[in-house]
Amino acid sequence: MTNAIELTGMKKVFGSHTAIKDVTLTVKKGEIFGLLGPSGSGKTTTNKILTGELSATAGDVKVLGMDSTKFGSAAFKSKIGVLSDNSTLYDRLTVRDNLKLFCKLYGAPLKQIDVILKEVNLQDEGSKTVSKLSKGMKQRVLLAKALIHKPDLVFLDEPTSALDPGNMTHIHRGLQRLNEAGTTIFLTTHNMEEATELCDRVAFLHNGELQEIDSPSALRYKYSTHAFHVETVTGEQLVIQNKPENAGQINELITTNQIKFMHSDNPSLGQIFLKVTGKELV
Ligand SMILES: Nc1ncnc2c1ncn2[C@@H]1O[C@H](COP(=O)(O)OP(=O)(O)OP(=O)(O)O)[C@@H](O)[C@H]1O
Repeated sequence: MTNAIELTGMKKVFGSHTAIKDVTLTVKKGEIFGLLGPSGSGKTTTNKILTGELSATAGDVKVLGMDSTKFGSAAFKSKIGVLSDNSTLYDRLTVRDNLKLFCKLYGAPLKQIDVILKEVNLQDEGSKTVSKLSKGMKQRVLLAKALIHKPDLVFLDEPTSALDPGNMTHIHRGLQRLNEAGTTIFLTTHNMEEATELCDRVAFLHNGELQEIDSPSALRYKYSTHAFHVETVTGEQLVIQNKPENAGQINELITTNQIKFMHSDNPSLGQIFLKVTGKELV
């Protein structure tokens, strides 16, 4: 099995509202895959279908080679980790006691607790009661809970939304290490910088439909105008296409010291999303 997730024609209807229209998607084992979309686009619904919390109205859904009838099984649950808006902790217990319970639930060794607390930058907070933690700390305990049993595939719904920049960077490094060790990561986010930095491939979800699927770099290249933007020392603004016939003009600007600033057109994923869907990614 080389694919972690295989979706064919996945659809989800809530009453008269179709939240997911017709999603066909493959996530390879070992990928960090980002599902990007604004609020209400269907990210959480997709996550819930893939983790067995909701069932699809139509289509084929396969996760780790199992179809959705197996999503309630212990075998499935032991192989996936989930951080979602429904993830909870025992507020009156300490961080460590919470993680002990999840170790028991998943049959993970207790020595994993110290390893995972370090990964989420909570090595000094293990004896704190969860109710006394900040929002960002709670989010990191939830992440530790999702990862404690070393799952093959983790679903992370907005994993860093409550984190300060320092902890966000720490978690990003941790997720990259986890991925290098073989874990597939399915990330839903509307944080474009996060997606650009972490994801091997991203998909744009808009009104329950996928619009683009590719690597951040390929998408940025596809939607680039392939031009250099130059501001000269005299304040002139030039736009020069990246073409062999313009090499002489660029060379002349460089050799005569006329360039104050020069950058290539390199659209962000947020700008591309706006171009593709006409909607801001917020
Ligand atoms: N249980 C439900 N009953 C009815 N409608 C729902 C239900 N869950 C989600 N929806 C609708 O489905 C659409 C997609 O919602 P979803 O929560 O998947 O979006 P999202 O992309 O995760 O948004 P956000 O970033 O705000 O969490 C929305 O229009 C939402 O109102």
